[in-house]
Amino acid sequence: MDPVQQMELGDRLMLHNPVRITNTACSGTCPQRKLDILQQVAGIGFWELDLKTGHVWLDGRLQEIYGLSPGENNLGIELRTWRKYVHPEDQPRVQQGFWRAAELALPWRLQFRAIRPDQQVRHIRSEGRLEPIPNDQSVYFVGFEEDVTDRVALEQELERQAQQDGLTGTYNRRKMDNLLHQERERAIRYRQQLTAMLIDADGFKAINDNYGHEAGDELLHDLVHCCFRPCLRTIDHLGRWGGDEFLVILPETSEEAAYHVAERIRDQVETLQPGPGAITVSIGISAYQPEESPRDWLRSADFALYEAKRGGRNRITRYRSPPA
Ligand SMILES: Nc1nc2c(ncn2[C@@H]2O[C@H](COP(=O)(O)OP(=O)(O)OP(=O)(O)O)[C@@H](O)[C@H]2O)c(=O)[nH]1
Repeated sequence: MDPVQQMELGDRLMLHNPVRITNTACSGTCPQRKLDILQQVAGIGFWELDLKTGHVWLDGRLQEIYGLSPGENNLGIELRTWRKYVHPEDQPRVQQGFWRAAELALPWRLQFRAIRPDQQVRHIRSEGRLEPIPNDQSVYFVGFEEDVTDRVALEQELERQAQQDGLTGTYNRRKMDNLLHQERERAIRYRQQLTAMLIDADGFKAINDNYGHEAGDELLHDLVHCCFRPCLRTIDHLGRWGGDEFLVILPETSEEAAYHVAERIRDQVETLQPGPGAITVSIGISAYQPEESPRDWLRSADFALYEAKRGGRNRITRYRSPPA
């Protein structure tokens, strides 16, 4: 665009723009207008808290984010009324963060969930700082807030995908590896029993060879959703360890209790009919032993699985350490 065209475009836009800026102290757009534009484009709203009276003011954008009707907060609300909008699980963190920032005159920076009057939960990023007003006895906390609900949802979805096996929807190997470490730490700390189970489909290669890879995929999916999941509690972790092998971590579970779960799974798999053939699974069980590393613990489960295969398949074997 040449300079003449640019000026013409500028003139045309000015004719359509009802806000004509005449402040001679400004070059082009005045600071207030720039601020308004910034606020609209970024979707942020401003708040102000009078620390002396405990009154909070939310601007129009924030009233919208909090689901208040327009003008509802024009006169300000009590700090404790605002707190009612904060999700109960986030309240201790918000309260602690707030008093810390106020007492130590630190910048306030926090993300929390707000529950709107219509019960919608919004994720809010809030930032602010103390702002003494000259010639005024009050001290204000002033800041802005942004509705980051969509961003949080996207991050959660990406995280879910990063830890999931695409075919079966179970956790992937990396996530299970983390869980092995986490659950081991927890079991040690709270002196709880913990058991791992490796489940491997028997003769799965033949299923692929005879009925095709797609049928094999479908079978893996059905094993998970029709046989494994229904036999597990919500606190158990199920993941695809590789190929046709699955790992289950059973927190707060003895070897004996895990054996019963394995029996239910094995029975359930026998009822599944993939095409004209039948499928079975072999299962190796290993109870976590104090001082054992996650690697050794899993190696024991793998050894038990190997024994189950060697013993003729379609069976469950518990790990027994070799006599010293
Ligand atoms: N359809 C399908 N097949 C897979 C997938 N991942 C691995 N496999 C196949 O699973 C089969 C596993 O074969 P093996 O390890 O020999 O095990 P098996 O035939 O079940 O034999 P046993 O375990 O000894 O009873 C291989 O043919 C792999 O190609 C997958 O995502 N989809």
